[in-house]
Amino acid sequence: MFVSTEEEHISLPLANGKVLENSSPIGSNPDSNEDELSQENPSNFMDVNVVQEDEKFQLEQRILNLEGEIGSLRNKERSLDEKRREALNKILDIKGCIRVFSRVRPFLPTDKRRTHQPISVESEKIVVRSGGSRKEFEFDKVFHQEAIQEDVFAEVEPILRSAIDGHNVCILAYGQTGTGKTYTMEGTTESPGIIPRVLQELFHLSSLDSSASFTFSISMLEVYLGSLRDLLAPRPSSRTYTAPRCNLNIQTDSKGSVEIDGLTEVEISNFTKATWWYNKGRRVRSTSWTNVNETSSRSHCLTRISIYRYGDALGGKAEVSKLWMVDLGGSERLLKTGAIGQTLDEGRAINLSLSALGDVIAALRRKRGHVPYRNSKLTQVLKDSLGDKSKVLMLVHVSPYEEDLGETTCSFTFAKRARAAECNRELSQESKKLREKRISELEEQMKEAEEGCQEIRTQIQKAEFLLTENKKLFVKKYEPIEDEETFPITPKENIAEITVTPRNSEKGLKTKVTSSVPRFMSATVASRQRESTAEREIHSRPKSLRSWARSSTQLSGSQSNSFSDRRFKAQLRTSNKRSRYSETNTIAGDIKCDDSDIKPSVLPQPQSKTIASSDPKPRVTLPHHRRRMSDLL
Ligand SMILES: Nc1ncnc2c1ncn2[C@@H]1O[C@H](COP(=O)(O)OP(=O)(O)OP(=O)(O)O)[C@@H](O)[C@H]1O
Repeated sequence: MFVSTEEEHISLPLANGKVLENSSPIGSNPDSNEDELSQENPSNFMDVNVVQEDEKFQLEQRILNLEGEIGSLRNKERSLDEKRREALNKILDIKGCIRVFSRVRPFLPTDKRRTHQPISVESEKIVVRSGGSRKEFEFDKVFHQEAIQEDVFAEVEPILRSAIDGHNVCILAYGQTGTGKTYTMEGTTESPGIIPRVLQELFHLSSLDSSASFTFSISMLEVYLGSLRDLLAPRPSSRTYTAPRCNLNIQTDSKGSVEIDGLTEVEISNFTKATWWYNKGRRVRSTSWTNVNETSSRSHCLTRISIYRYGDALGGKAEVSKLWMVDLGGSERLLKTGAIGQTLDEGRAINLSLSALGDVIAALRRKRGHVPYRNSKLTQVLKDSLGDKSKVLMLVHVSPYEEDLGETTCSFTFAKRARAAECNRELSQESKKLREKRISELEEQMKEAEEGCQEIRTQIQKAEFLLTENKKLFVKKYEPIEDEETFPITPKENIAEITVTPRNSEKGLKTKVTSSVPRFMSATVASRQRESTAEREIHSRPKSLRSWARSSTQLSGSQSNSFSDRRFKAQLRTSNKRSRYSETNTIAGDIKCDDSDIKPSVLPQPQSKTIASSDPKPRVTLPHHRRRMSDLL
């Protein structure tokens, strides 16, 4: 293991045969050697240059050792993370790729209806009593009326992790109008639902994963009267975002991946921006008044988070996964809602697509060769997130009232069909026990791997801190620069400015730098490879997504050029005052979004449009492992 800062010693051989021990921390008091040395009689030195060379060599060695140590710690972290992913995936496979939960809405204080409750919750079952008959419906999980939003999210979190790990995920809220679908998905300011929690957790979980870097983007669309409407599409002549009445085309590529032509995709770099865009889209959604709900959703509202995962193991390529969060339109019979005219048509369209969704799930259950995805836009859009290797979570919402019993039974019948989509669903008690045992074992493995990862991350942080300190010391002692006053660093001159260094000028500079810098500052073959694959990757991405990636790659290039640059050294000095690890927190920084802050630049593209937000103060949010100095050259 590496030695902590407090334990760092610099041993200097003296002419009188003694060895001068410097026991003070390298980073905290870099001048202490000089102080002690200056107290000795200079004539005692055999050769000052020899001593200095030796000291320099030792420092260089220490830096190289630390880099090696960090590299091997990262490998360990990667393999533990791989174990964690495998265990999680196995757990989700055992639990079932299509899981069905039920949530019973509480009685609302505003509701004047009778409160006789025909349904009761028993463990993972819901019992429906009506006119002397008793029916039982089993679910993977039941949320009773007192269940809070946190309880629901606790069940969503594992599949969110799975989405970050690279699987397509689909969370669907199903149920009659007014049973709480929107409440579960969106929630309120006091009790946020799944979507805001997912958005927050995305940034949190991805910041913990130092084996990869992530970018996220959001798209929102509505399936309205059988056509698709882009909820984030900007109107060219207006500052207000309203969905144009358009019908988007759905394309499926040779690998079965679904892409929606012209759908706006907005890169989201932090939680605040993500929420801002989500609220924009939400406001455009079609709602209307019905007998059952004052603001009844008249469409299916689909929120897609695209997760781009860049890992060293992926050779610079992005692994893309989709996370769909779907607030389905109300499933009620049309007479009950008192719908007429347009609202009646909307209700019919909702029911047709819900029925198509049921057919798709039923076909998946029977493992039929033909799955009727094409029968509705809803199932076409979700095609690659409902089938193989995807994780589906359906939350069936029901009302607690007796007069809604007919609708409740319909919803339960739909859920039963969906639940049976998993083979071996009806397991014997013995098999259930075995299943539970296996899940506990895997959960234990996952926990161990997570704890191991956490421990290694702490070690990496310490080693990186030590490495930075040693590098600063090296620069200070052996690459002295002019005073900071001569090259003042104003707050505007942040790292982002360095990233715009023109690539053309790099070659010459790079040659010069590599010939004069110490070994530890030279680019390794791997780091050069990483840089060039990242470059290739950027060119293969949609234009508007390039800006982020470009800045990360150029950071490598420009930092490498400028390591010997005086300004960069001064930058290093100023950065001394703050912890470099705090930079990761900026990912969820408090950036205020409004129309003027975010300037959508919709680029004409064959597939999806992407809006890259132009942050006036762009922040560099590179993961730590990308900032190793050897990588920067
Ligand atoms: N679990 C709950 N706890 C407290 N209030 C709830 C809960 N579920 C629903 N509500 C309240 O019930 C009302 C109707 O809920 P909501 O609008 O979410 O229904 P919905 O199923 O989305 O309806 P629609 O299909 O018409 O959009 C809202 O006022 C909501 O706040």
